[in-house]
Amino acid sequence: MERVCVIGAGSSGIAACQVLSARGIEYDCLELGSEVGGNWRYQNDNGMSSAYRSLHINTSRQMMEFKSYPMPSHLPVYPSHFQIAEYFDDFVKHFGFRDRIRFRTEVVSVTAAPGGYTVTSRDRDSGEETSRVYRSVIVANGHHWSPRMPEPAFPGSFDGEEIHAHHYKTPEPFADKRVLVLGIGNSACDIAVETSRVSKRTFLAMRRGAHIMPKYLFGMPTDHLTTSPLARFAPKWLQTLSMSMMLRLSRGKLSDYGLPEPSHGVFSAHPTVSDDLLTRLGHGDITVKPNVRELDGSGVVFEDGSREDIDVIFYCTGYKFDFPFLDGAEFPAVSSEDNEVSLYRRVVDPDHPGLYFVGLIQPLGAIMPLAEAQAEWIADLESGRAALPPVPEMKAEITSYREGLRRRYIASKRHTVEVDFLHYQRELKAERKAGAARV
Ligand SMILES: NC(=O)C1=CN([C@@H]2O[C@H](COP(=O)(O)OP(=O)(O)OC[C@H]3O[C@@H](n4cnc5c(N)ncnc54)[C@H](OP(=O)(O)O)[C@@H]3O)[C@@H](O)[C@H]2O)C=CC1
Repeated sequence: MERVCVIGAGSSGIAACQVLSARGIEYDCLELGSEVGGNWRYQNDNGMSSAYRSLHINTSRQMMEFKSYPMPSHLPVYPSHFQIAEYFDDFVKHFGFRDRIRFRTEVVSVTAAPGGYTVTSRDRDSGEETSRVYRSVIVANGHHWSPRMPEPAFPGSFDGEEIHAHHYKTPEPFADKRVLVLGIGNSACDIAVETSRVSKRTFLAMRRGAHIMPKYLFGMPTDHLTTSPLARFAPKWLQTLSMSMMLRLSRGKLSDYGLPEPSHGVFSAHPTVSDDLLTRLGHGDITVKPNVRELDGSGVVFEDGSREDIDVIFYCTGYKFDFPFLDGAEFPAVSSEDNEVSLYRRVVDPDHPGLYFVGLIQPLGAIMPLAEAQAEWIADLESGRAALPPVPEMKAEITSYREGLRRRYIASKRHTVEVDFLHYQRELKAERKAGAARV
């Protein structure tokens, strides 16, 4: 019973496997699909990838690469999902732990057991169930795969097709259709841009405005600016002011493109990154609408009272955090319907020693190197190099993190696990140091 179980072999799961391997900690990794890569494996046969055919990451290669294995320099600054999946394959091959991953294995339950956790899994091919007790469990099953539809549902009924962004793959099936895309996150912008090239009309409806960030500013990948020395040392208000000014200088006012001006600051919402949206709006190929008021048979009525005939609605309304193998009553820390999470430093469930979550964060930046840093801390804890603070202290940290979120971000189910890339890296480093001093 000295092993750790890693659930999922997506980007966070393989980051954890690599660190455990390097630190000599025995583990098994269980993966539902036939390949590594999770969300970044297009048409992943685990059914959990939300990648569409044209997807490119919206953080730069230098921001997303694992620190232990830089991305090859021949890759573009913003690689495609094909290139990212290949990079993950190479990562696993390079560190030689593919044989530690049990593919096509579904975790059906994790329950507390004396000294650890019983993990029950099912072989997808034989249907055979196996239970094994592990000392610790690292959950890395991703948080962008379980579709969240509008809540409450819009009144009325709709005769056309309703599709969540998770299921969108290519624009061709929507040629000559009247398409409505709902939301103003990254999925909504990408899907509206794509469908607008083939559709009869594309409408983009949103309940609030968003700051649209370009992929490049002044010839530099935008996230190189957000990790620049200014971002490292300047207070948040100064970063906000300078980014707002740079956006204003480079692309003018959003209302000039027909978008609502956001009423929140530029770092008060998860960034929406799109180079194409403003151009498509300028071409008149996307029409902006306010939120949906009601579904109306062959069309939709919007909050401004206008009505449009619509054939297809894309709900780009985000994702639910979903751990189908954890019973909500036993693990309330991650079982809120509203994506609220109660984890010490976004990783540790204070009430369940040895239960960790990797990659359950939404950075201004990329998850991968942060998942790697989280795994290093977990490895410290597992190898006895570091210890956790007392439970009340962990709970106080969770409360203060939540208060910080409430102060900074607009209230939305998409803003419950936000972290600043640099700040969170520093936080984990400090925690590892403090943890070592507690031993
Ligand atoms: N190229 C890339 O790297 C891509 C990355 N992503 C990432 O995937 C994650 C998920 O993105 P995405 O799928 O866009 O989801 P998000 O959760 O980021 O965005 C959801 C959008 O839907 C809106 N919304 C939710 N409920 C309603 C409702 N009832 N009525 C109207 N609007 C509603 C939200 O508004 P509100 O803010 O008001 O809640 C928000 O605009 C993000 O981390 C994103 O960055 C996604 C696509 C591409």
